[in-house]
Amino acid sequence: MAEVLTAEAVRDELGGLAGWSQDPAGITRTVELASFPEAIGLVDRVAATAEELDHHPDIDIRWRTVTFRCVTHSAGGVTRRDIELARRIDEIVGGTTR
Ligand SMILES: C[C@H](O)[C@H](O)[C@H]1CNC2=NC(N)=NC(=O)C2=N1
Repeated sequence: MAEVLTAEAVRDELGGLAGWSQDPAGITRTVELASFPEAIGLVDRVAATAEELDHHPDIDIRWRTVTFRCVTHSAGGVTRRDIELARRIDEIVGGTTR
């Protein structure tokens, strides 16, 4: 589970994860909400899921724009846990973007 995926394997997974991009630091998705409180609400829902999965995204909040980065810190790269977390974030984001 903690095995680091190759860039190619991540790219294949990203084919099914529209909106995500890959760089050496992980996979990232940026979403813009309608307001700052909505951005915080999204982060709060993602936080609950991260606790459930015991796997946590790096999160950057700038007014109503939120960037999630998924990388397994202990493994030093992207693992299946990050792909799963990204899918869950997509479910939560759903239609909440601006
Ligand atoms: C003990 C616990 O499982 C670890 O500290 C987890 C918590 N959440 C984590 N999240 C992420 N993204 N990477 C980790 O290595 C990590 N480690």
